Amino acid sequence: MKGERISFGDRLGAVFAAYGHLCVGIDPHAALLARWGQPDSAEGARELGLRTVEAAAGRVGIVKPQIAFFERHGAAGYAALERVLREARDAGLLVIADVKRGDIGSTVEAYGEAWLRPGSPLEADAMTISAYQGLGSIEPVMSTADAAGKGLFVLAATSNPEAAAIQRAVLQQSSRAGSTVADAITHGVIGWNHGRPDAATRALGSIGVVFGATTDLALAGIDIDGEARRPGLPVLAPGFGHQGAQPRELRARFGAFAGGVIANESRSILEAGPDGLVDAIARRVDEYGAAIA
Ligand SMILES: O=c1ccn([C@@H]2O[C@H](COP(=O)(O)O)[C@@H](O)[C@H]2O)c(=O)[nH]1
Repeated sequence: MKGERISFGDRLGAVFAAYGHLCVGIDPHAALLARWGQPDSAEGARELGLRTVEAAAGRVGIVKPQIAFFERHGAAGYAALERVLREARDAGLLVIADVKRGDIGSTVEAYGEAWLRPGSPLEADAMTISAYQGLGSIEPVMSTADAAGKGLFVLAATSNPEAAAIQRAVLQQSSRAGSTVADAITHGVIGWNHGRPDAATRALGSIGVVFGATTDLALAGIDIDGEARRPGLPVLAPGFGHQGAQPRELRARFGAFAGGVIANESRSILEAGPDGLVDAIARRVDEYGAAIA
């Protein structure tokens, strides 16, 4: 239909079909910049970002810049990031801005404008977001993101071990009393995707969650053996590679959610340096292809 936007979920599905489930993280750590022969500066971060985009384009479908590693260089870091985001999107990559924002609703809307508004200097295809102030606080952004063909990934069961104490805590009140925080967030997102008027026609929703690949999802209260419902849930899964999870474990770790998993690796790929990057990416693409087949 004229003027109709393709949903983020549909775009993600197309990327999975064309390139598989690997997402290359763009995390210009100081140690990696040294390894790449780049200065620990905004220029170095930009060069690492641009070379990674070049190597990723046509080989994988998704990149995830970690905004903290650009932000630490101040305004120049943001200028470098704008360039990397633009080049990545121009190269046809789906870009997930790992910003982990969250606040009261009216402020969250401003974050949505910064990272997801078409034409914004920092425009990405999706962003990570925190629901610590309540899922209701991010609902306005869910709607504007979906309407603009953009996506969100809500932190649910993250890969860092310290998260367990909060994310596995059991709710005392609310419609999901007795559920863990991680499960309540996950079901809130699933429910939101199901509530879209065109939900039945979508293979994947536009709002997803973050599940760490190193996380025991059962201990986090999440049932990975449940029946997969339409639309499927996009799952951003960091924790593969450097943090220890292996591609061959993907199905066992994510069960019924496996079809929606975006497997992120940052350091384990970037460590190959500029000369080894293409080979490192190609090797991982094969490994995830075999894991998901
Ligand atoms: O639960 C989470 C959420 C986000 N991350 C981010 O993903 C990458 C992981 O980097 P690796 O080098 O592959 O370990 C990084 O940007 C994190 O901030 C996460 O690790 N866990």
